[in-house]
Amino acid sequence: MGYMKKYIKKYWKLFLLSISFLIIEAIADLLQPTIMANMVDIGVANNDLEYVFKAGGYMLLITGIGAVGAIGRNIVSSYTSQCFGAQLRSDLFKKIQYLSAEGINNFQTSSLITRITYDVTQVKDFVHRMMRIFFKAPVLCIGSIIMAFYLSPSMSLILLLIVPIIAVIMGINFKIGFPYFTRVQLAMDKINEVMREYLRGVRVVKAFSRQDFEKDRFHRVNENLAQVTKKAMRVTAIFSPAITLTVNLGIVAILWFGSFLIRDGNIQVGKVIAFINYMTQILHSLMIISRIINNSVRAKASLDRIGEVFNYENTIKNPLNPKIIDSKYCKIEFSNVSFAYGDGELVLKDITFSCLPGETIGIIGSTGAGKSTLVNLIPRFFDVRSGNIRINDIDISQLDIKNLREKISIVPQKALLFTGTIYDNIRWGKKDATEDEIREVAEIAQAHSFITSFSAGYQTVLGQGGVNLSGGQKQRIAIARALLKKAPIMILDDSTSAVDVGTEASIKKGLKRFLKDSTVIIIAQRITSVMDLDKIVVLDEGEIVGIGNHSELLKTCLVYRDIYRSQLGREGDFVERSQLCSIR
Ligand SMILES: Nc1ncnc2c1ncn2[C@@H]1O[C@H](COP(=O)(O)OP(=O)(O)OP(=O)(O)O)[C@@H](O)[C@H]1O
Repeated sequence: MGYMKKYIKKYWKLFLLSISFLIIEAIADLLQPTIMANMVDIGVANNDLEYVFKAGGYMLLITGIGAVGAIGRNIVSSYTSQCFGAQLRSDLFKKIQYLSAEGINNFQTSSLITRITYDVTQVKDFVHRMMRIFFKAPVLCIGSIIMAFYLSPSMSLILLLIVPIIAVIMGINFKIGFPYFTRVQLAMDKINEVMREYLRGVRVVKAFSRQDFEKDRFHRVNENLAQVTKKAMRVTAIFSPAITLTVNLGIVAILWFGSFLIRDGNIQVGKVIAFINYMTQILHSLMIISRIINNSVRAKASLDRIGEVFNYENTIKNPLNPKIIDSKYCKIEFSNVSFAYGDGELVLKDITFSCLPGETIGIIGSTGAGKSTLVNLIPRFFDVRSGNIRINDIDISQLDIKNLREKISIVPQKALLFTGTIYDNIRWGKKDATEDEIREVAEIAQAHSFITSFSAGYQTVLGQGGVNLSGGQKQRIAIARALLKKAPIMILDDSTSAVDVGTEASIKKGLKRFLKDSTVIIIAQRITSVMDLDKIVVLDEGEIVGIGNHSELLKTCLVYRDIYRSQLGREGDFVERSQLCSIR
């Protein structure tokens, strides 16, 4: 919870202002029963109307002051908690942005969403309530005890018995409740996860008519959330009535004991009424305190979960004295690189190859061979386990991460588009790009013609994730965006898989011209996507089993020959190298 220091430092003055308003309000509440007791015992008992009016006037004045306190406390507490909530959310978002891919893997996307929405709201609401009522409760409780002692020290002995019993009940409540509310949050994560997966795969679910399966899956996690919430509520539900019962027993004891005192002339009726008023205020504030404890249990669980993200140490860090690449030519060298995700088995083993500026290199292999993993190591989304990757002879772990990533443009396997116009989606690659630049890259990516066929052209608005485009169209816009960056290293991760062979060849031809000095890596499943490249790396189960050009590999690499035969088969007889659009 150390991360809260920052917010305490920023908001403590407003917090104190709100608490000051709240104390004014509490003092007004505390004075009322004593004034009323005097009104009864002095004014009413002696038929002194003047005293009754005077005391009534005081009561009105104090109520007015209390109302001013309440208004002030409402305004300040709402303002402060909203500012605090917005800042906490924004800081958490920033932290999530800088989480390494490994960090995102560890937390899971759905859990991060719950933390930035539900958990932040819990904490913000807790702070709001704390300023609105939570602080008032202890002030009222302690104030009422003091006033009660002032009215009748002998009757106050009953309080000395009641208050510790209630303190113990509340302590047990906190201890038992905390683990239950942590479980509620975990169940909430599961709901988010299932919902996200369903919404992402809604078409697949419909195509396979798996609605019932998904309904069951949702029902299970929903039921689990309901169960754990019920359990948490059940456990904590015992405590509030237990406190009420204890306080009510105290009130009965006061009435009983008070009646003896009145009979013996040791106390007046007004004072007993005021004492019961204070007792009721104590009950009310203890009820609020028990609610505070329930709330604080949830808020603490949320605070801890937010804290886990803030405290997560990225394993991928900038070096102490980072080096910078300032050349527009980048030579990439992999030397004996091995890699595994987490504690899993090695998915890349002893990878050694290089790629020179101006060279285009293809990576091919069966699914799960490790192709995407291999290119994800270049921008340091993950760090190598052993071996090293060098760019222009500098180990990438020595490079400034921002500078390194600026040198790389990547088109991921799944084209990622944002809600907004096509123009904005392409311009995302370079925010100060001109219209001509955007049109040029769209032409190279073979996107210009289909964009202009839309009535709104480049201003066509895309739905979430580009739902109103075909798979191939999305890929071409993603390629245009990556081209706009004109980075020295360009990585295309199977990003033309939904584009036909002819269009793909035109894209590669334009790309080679546009990025003539760049080092280009093309991952592909289709052999036709790479067979005309300068160099092809063949991956199989995380190992390089062949490097060379198409004809060399056909002679030397069994895996490559198998891929060639299985994909082109008979067509291989007539798909000649000369027929494919050469990009050299
Ligand atoms: N984020 C991840 N966490 C854990 N394991 C992963 C992760 N991503 C990939 N893997 C595993 O690493 C191995 C290589 O995966 P990778 O995605 O690199 O293969 P690929 O050759 O690109 O496959 P494809 O052609 O199907 O995209 C697979 O066994 C996969 O299960």
